[in-house]
Amino acid sequence: MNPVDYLRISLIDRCNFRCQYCMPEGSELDYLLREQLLTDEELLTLLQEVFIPVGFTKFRLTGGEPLLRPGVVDLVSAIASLPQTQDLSLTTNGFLLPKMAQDLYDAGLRRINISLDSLVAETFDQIIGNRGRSRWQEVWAGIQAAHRVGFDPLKLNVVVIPDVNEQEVVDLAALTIDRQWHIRFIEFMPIGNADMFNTRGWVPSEELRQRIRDVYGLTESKVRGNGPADVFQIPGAKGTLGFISQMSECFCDRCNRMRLSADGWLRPCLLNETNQIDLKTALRAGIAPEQLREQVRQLLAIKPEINFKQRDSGATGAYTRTMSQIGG
Ligand SMILES: Nc1nc2c(ncn2[C@@H]2O[C@H](COP(=O)(O)OP(=O)(O)OP(=O)(O)O)[C@@H](O)[C@H]2O)c(=O)[nH]1
Ligand SMILES: C[S@@+](CC[C@H](N)C(=O)[O-])C[C@H]1O[C@@H](n2cnc3c(N)ncnc32)[C@H](O)[C@@H]1O
Ligand code: SF4
Ligand code: SF4
Repeated sequence: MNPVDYLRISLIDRCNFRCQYCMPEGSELDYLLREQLLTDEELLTLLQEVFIPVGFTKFRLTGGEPLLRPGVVDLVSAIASLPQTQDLSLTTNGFLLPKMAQDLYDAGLRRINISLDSLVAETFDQIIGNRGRSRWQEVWAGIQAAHRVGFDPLKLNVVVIPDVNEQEVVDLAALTIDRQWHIRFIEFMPIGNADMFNTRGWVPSEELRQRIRDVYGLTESKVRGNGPADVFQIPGAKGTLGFISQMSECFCDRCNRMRLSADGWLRPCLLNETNQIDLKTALRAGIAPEQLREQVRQLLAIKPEINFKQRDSGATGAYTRTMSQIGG
């Protein structure tokens, strides 16, 4: 069985973007109130007294948009300085990076994944719901800032949407030729906007690989990630191409992760909502860390049974929490 040592931590459920596939404009979300969020202190207690003792050593901060969390730089610093933290990373839409990249790096963050669905400002703005103001330039500047500051690896996430940005896949892949960036193409999953999924669906990764192969050639990379991406490379390129193919392929047999929501629910699988544990309520009720550790250990033991197994039917499309609430 794969060791489960990677925790994705959602810091906040709010976001300054409204990506069509995640939290489309007009979708009525009930945001968490501030008192419902785990405080920094509670989060650090859970990490030190529950998650680290049961074997978690890799942490990813996500959201919503994690850079909107008040005090995020101090929180990064606190998690980075825990002696047991082997890997700390963050997934962001990049909008606030021009201002924050240096502080995050100085706080101890070394690895960052930034979402960039298009190289064309109009397409990008259409996908992220620009509310009358283009955001592409700021995000591009955020990527440059992250590069300049020294984040390595620097990964760019592209959710591929048929007829919207799929025609840009070869251009996006070409970014890796002379930059040491890692572009990952993600198959759209039906959490967040199931309606859009029904009408547009996803493009199988192998089809995207063939398009890139036809133009540049493609080899399977020697670099193996510790996540869901299958890694390839344009021959001679500095960076790599990752394919996250939840809909057409299946990587659940190598699943190494669980998720903690901003309000303290531990979720053993992204695509299966069963067996979640409310750690925040337990912590606030004064339940001893030893008991919480025992609950998490039990969940780890049954995780292989919970892991998503309906690959033939795809995801169910009926989820009570959206991607922005889970953290992806
Ligand atoms: N189905 C599924 N999708 C995942 C899982 N982990 C991440 N993803 C998806 O992969 C995409 C990119 O996620 P990131 O936040 O960049 O994290 P990652 O690819 O796991 O990160 P690395 O640690 O850098 O490999 C998002 O759309 C996630 O929803 C997973 O365990 N299962
Ligand atoms: C939920 S976001 C949170 C972090 C940050 N706001 C961002 O966009 O990078 C994490 C990742 O999930 C991806 N994502 C969101 N909704 C998705 C969906 N329905 N299918 C596949 N990926 C999705 C995003 O593109 C992003 O790479
Ligand atoms: S994908 Fe990220 S940036 Fe886009 S709406 Fe969801 S949380 Fe916000
Ligand atoms: S769908 Fe569930 S089991 Fe499969 S990789 Fe994602 S979190 Fe793990």
